[in-house]
Amino acid sequence: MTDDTAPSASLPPVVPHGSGPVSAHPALSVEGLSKAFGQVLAVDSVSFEVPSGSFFGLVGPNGAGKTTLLSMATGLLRPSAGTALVYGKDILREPDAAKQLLGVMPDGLRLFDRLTGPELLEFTGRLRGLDQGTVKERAADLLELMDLTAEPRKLVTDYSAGMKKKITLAAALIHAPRLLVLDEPFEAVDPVSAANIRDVLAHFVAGGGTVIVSSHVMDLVQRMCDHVAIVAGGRLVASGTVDEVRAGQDLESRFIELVGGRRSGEGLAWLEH
Ligand SMILES: Nc1ncnc2c1ncn2[C@@H]1O[C@H](COP(=O)(O)OP(=O)(O)OP(=O)(O)O)[C@@H](O)[C@H]1O
Repeated sequence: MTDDTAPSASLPPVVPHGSGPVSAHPALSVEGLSKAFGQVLAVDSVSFEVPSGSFFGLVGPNGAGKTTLLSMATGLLRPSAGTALVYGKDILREPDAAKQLLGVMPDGLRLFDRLTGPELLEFTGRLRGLDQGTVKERAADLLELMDLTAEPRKLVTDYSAGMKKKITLAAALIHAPRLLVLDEPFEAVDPVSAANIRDVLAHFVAGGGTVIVSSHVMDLVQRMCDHVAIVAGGRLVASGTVDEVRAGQDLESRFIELVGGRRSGEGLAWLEH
């Protein structure tokens, strides 16, 4: 991890639930995970482990199966085959225990968006079983951190795309989960908010939590993450520490080498003037 992702001293205490001795289990263990949509095999027998305490990047081209994989790993989508364990708890067989340890920011936001930001956080916190005082305190910290305090009466449905991203991340953090799974957390987020989010994630990992992010931004993954998995065409192409996977190259070059798909040539003749 580099200096620009180091935890900032002024962050609120969003530390993981149950942090303490490192768990004997990986934060996430997926085994033979597959998903077919009709004839399309979106995820094809993928197995990997996310070590407890790691900052893990999941990368792959458009349509590679990242969202499908993360949806199955977090219990949002039933796999065609395979298992996903969160700190040893099977997401399908022990969903309550697994989901208590899990905070998720899914792709394709499904929010209770007729609530204001503070109401949404309060609602989420109460659903997670937190008492009123704790919810209010954490909601205030999170709204401040995400720079969402200016319009407290605005409904989430009227938020911009980046604001929706940030309130969803705040909702995923409010119960101080131990594993945070974020699908494209920086998409549509302004640079200052992105830097704040990077800080809070680094702080979360430093406090004993584990973060999984999917992203298309290789430079960000290389700077921010210590482990990475590459998927393409529904299959796992590589996984390990960032240094192992990039094998002496920058991650973007290695990604293109492993995944392919670069078009040679001079472009579209009809676009020339
Ligand atoms: N509900 C669905 N029904 C049918 N096909 C689906 C469904 N969801 C995903 N797919 C297909 O599964 C494949 C993987 O999609 P997925 O959204 O998981 O990819 P991704 O890696 O997250 O892509 P992107 O980077 O573009 O977000 C694609 O071929 C997609 O069209």
